[in-house]
Amino acid sequence: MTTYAGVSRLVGAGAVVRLVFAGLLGVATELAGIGLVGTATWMIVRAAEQPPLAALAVAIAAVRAFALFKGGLRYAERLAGHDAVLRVLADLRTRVFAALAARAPGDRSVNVGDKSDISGHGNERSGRVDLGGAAGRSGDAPGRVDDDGAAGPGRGDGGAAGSGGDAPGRLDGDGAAGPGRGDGGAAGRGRAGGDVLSRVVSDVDAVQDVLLRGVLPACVAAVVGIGAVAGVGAVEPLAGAVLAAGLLVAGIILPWLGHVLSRRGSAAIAAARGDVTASAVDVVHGVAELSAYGALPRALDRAAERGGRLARLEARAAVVGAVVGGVAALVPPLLAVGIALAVGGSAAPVLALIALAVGEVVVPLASAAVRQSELRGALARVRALLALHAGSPSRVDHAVVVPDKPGQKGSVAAPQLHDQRGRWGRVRVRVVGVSVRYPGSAECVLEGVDLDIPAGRRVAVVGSSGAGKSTLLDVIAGRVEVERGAVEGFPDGVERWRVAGGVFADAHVFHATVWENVALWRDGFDDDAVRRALSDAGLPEYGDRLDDLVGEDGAKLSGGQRQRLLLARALLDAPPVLLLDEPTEGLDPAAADAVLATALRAAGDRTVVVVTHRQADLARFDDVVRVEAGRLGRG
Ligand SMILES: Nc1ncnc2c1ncn2[C@@H]1O[C@H](COP(=O)(O)OP(=O)(O)OP(=O)(O)O)[C@@H](O)[C@H]1O
Repeated sequence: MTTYAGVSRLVGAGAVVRLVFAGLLGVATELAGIGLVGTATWMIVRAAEQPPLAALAVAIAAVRAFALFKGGLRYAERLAGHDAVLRVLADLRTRVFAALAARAPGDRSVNVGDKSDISGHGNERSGRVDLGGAAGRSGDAPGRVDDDGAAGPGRGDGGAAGSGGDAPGRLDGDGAAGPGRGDGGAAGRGRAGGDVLSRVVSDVDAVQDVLLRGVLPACVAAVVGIGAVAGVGAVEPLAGAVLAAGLLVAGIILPWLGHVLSRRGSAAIAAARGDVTASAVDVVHGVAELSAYGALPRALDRAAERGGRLARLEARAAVVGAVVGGVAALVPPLLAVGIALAVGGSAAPVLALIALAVGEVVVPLASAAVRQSELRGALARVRALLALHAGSPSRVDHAVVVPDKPGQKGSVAAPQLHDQRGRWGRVRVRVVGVSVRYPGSAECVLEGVDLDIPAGRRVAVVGSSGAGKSTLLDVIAGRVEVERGAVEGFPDGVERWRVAGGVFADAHVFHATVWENVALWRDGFDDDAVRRALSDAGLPEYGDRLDDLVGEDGAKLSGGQRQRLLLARALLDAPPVLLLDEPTEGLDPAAADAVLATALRAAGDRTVVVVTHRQADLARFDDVVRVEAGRLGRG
């Protein structure tokens, strides 16, 4: 099978010798077991004829010997098998580590956690490796399916989507392609990679499973089966033929059936597992950000939906495994009965029980084949990763890295904000006698702060580092608990995040696409809205790169691009009180001027509070507030 052909490329010559040795021990173990069953059965049958004890002496000794050998050989086989496989794993881990180390972090064009760069097996030609399971960029073209994948339309529902380079909706390796953006298993455009490290680790560990539960048992079963058919056939040709037929069903047809039935499901499971991990990472890393934008319930729903989908797929796969394994388990007893009926005389029980014992060697292959389908994708990804390192063509089809071109002065279209959250009208914010003390801190970070910000006013907050500026924004947004005082002016019965929000100091960039990072899975935004927000934030060049993955916490973006992406998120649906913590951080002065001007223009008549360290910004504000040592003064 291709799985086993694939694994040979991961195993060195030394390991092959050890594996063959383990396999031979396995064959010897099974033969000892079959010998034990055959001899014991013969002895029982013969004993029924009440022969002299001497006639059974050899058989008695043989039974003892087979029993002892079987136990000892089983132990030696496990030892040799695990030793060989663990050595393979150790070597593989070193090679995978070397492959990863050769790429990261210097090579920003290849990111192991990123489907856009790295896609799956069958794609080594282009040097792409998919470590995530699902691939397929949203697009309108129907997806292409490689041999073990499932594809759906570019846009639709169900399935998992990713981001590919050259073929929309395309599926590589063990991925399932579905919609670019939809309400099924996939989350919007492209997908995050989830916890890539854990996937690399589990992909490499899959080799252990393939060798110990797939390759070795299959080889042992083949040798034992052929040997048993030859041996039984030599004694009784009809029994040999029945045994051969039974072994064909249990050892080849049912495993093949299990593989075929589970192949599609395995691909979907791998994709769904990647989705679940991605959701977990998103929610854990981005909980503050999701809460600030009211996107947490959606993100949790999405995670739950993905979890449910994975559970359903796994349940289905378990049913396939159980049915195939159950049918296979019927083969040995049926074989025994068949041989007993086909063969007469005293040889019948011996041959029947030998067939039973041989059948037991083959039975596990059917369930193993179901599991091997899942592992196949993992092997493909490891192989492709190693191929990259080995100097195979490593052209990156879909690098997100772009030069930082922050200067968009004058090129930005007239700003125009969505007004979904602006329906509460203009808001006057009054911070009244607020003191904040962080848990475990002796000192208050803000002490008796009063600040009145009339509706539509633009206020700059300045002060030295650590003075409490970000904390002041958090107070207004309701993100920190105040020890004393209150923040007034917000409409009753409305969550604070709907009225006051923006870019905070701890803003998180999700390992997702540009589109997802701006829209944050909120409803009601189309591509044009996202493009407008990007443009307002000084990032218009990303308007036609909405599907680009930005890397872990925006690793593929420059500091300035990252900040503007966060600004775009805030501007997409700006609340009546727009809070921006150093929105132009990381930009050169000219670009910072342009971005701030555009953002303020985009804010319209909203109340705006901006934390800044830039003296040059201050002229753009109605008021300047200075925070020093937790107290407020005029700037
Ligand atoms: N979550 C927290 N827990 C404990 N202490 C915190 C926390 N967040 C901030 N602080 C402390 O509160 C003080 C004010 O932090 P804050 O981030 O508000 O300052 P800042 O003026 O925005 O600084 P900067 O200009 O460097 O961003 C600092 O001493 C900081 O260490």
